Amino acid sequence: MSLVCTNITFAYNGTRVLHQVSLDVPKGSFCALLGRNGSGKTTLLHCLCGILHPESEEIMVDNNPVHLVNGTARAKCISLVPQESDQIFPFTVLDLVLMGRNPHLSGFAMPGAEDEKTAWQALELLGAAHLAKRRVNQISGGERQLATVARALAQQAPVMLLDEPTNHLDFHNQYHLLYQIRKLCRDQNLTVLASMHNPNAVAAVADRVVLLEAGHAVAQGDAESVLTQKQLSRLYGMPLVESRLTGGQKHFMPVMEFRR
Ligand SMILES: Nc1ncnc2c1ncn2[C@@H]1O[C@H](COP(=O)(O)OP(=O)(O)OP(=O)(O)O)[C@@H](O)[C@H]1O
Repeated sequence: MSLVCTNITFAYNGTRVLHQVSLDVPKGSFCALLGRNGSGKTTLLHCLCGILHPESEEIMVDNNPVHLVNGTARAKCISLVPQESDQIFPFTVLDLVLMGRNPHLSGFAMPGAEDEKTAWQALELLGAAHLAKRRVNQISGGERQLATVARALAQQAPVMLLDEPTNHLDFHNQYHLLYQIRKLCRDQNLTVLASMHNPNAVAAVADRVVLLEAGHAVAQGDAESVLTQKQLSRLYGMPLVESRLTGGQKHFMPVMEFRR
């Protein structure tokens, strides 16, 4: 399902941090959201999934107005991987991932065998099944990140929002996670909007890119045309060089003199 939002405006205590942000993520595409610290990426993702309530908004998932619904109905359409783990109780990893199934359970029903199967599949996809019986307060930051992503996968919403999903992950797991998510876009039409900080990882996986500058969406479109030396140098306020790797993928490096 596609994700389209129009004119999202949001203020914290009267200070506007999002200014009429509109974006369009086609069904089955991986869209990266890039911007400097404090540019409004998390705020935008929280507006889209209903944690925050903008002054004005129109959010459509496959032409359905999800800004008019909250709670379970919204969670069936949109999942979120938060920037930091939001879990403070010592659940097992499997219990945490099973929480992703809550929107699909009626009343006080407990997860059943099918829910367990879905949770295990999510963990296996991320190479994290070995963590299932461990407690979330007794595993590493990266392991907890994998569990949090698995919970969102188990939610099986057609649109997934990820807030810096590679936080805490080692080099292998960063790319394994991103490639698995991109594969879900291709194979299962998952629609993804992910805030990311590394333009080279974005170049490796994203179909589309949105650049956010001080709460304004200043550029968006297909990754090839938006990810350019000129745009990124302006966004990050530093000189960059752009090159191509053997496979044709773009690669960016800062031009900086570091003191040794
Ligand atoms: N709870 C809050 N109350 C007041 N201001 C906030 C709050 N949360 C964020 N802000 C401010 O809103 C702006 C956008 O913050 P946001 O967290 O959305 O940025 P971000 O792009 O996700 O940043 P980062 O890359 O550092 O995670 C910033 O100026 C930030 O200081």
